[in-house]
Amino acid sequence: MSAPVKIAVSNGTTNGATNGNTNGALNGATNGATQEVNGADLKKMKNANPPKVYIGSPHKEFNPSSNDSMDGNQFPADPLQCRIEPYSPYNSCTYEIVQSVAEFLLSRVTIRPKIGIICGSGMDGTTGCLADALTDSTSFPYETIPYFPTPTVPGHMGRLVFGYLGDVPVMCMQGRFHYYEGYPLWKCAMPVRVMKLVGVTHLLASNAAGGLNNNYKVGDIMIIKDHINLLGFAGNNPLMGPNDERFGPRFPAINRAYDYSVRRMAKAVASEMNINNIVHEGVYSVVGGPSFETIAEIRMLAALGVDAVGMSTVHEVITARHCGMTSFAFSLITNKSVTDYESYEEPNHAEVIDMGKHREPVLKEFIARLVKKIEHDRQQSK
Ligand SMILES: O=P(O)(O)O[C@@H]1C[C@H](O)[C@@H](CO)O1
Ligand code: HPA
Repeated sequence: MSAPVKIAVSNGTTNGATNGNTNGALNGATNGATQEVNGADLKKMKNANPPKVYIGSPHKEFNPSSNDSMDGNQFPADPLQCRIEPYSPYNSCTYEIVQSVAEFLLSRVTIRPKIGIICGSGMDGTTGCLADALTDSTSFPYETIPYFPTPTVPGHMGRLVFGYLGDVPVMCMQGRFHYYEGYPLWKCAMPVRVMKLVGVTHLLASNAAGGLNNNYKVGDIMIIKDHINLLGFAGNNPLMGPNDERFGPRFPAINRAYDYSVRRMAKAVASEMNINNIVHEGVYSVVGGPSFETIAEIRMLAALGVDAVGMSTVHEVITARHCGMTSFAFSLITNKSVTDYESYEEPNHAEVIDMGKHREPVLKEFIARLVKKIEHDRQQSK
């Protein structure tokens, strides 16, 4: 690994790009900062060239070299120069940095979403994915966003899309960050804090998962009602390190992580769509990955009451709850967890992606209807 290089980043002063939609969080000047960037990583990120696909209509892709910012907040011309030191186990992404990223985005889109969506493996791919359904959309490839991590997993597109799902404004992460990619959990979850400071109040996350519950079939949907944070048991949590109270308290409660009323709405959506037979509610457990689980591990998880196992979401939901966002998540059961020593079956990423693509139309409708209900509920409770 090459030695980290220090890059001085002067963010200058912001100039009113934000509005009252941001819980009053985005109203100050941002500080200059010196960040450490790993040279080898930078090179890799520069070489990453995400495939261009058509999304929504009309659609605009942010181009950092063009002059299309509305306020011109002061970042170096090359967004890759704004990266956070990659491997610190403790959060080195300050409130001010998150604030400056939110301002960067808000000054380049007119849309003010209250709902943020994270697409899981296979659900954020190249065609027919949820982001495709967004209209009046603007996308930001992750490597064009200052301080953003960049994804390394096949099946994860790697861009942030703002647009309308039906007539509801949303922002959508097409591709997420996993611990096994080498990112600390706080960094995997950093985009959730960006959503918060953009003004998002509701997080809706999806993931691909292995099914342990014998009643689940491949292709089923599991509304997550609770999680077992195995990484947390091992002393790893996205909130480790110094706590900034502007995000939330040192010791946040997490027992109501998966909002009861949104779960009820999701079940109502399943009834409307006549898919109750494939929709369940259960407990998700996160493992570190990238290796899938052994049979003994799966048996242990089943004994603990786990219905589905995956490698994401929990760090995002903890981060969202910490900063007061309402959160909801569901798993697409992409494979059955193997529990039998005689079995020749092996889970693999290709089947995970294929099942995500296969279920895309149903999931798209499920999410669109749920988003509409959340927005309606939000308007009613104003
Ligand atoms: O991002 P998610 O949790 O949907 O992705 C799952 C976990 C691994 O990234 C991958 C394994 O196939 O799918
Ligand atoms: N285990 C862990 N993560 C997963 C699985 C699995 O079986 N399937 C999809 N993501």
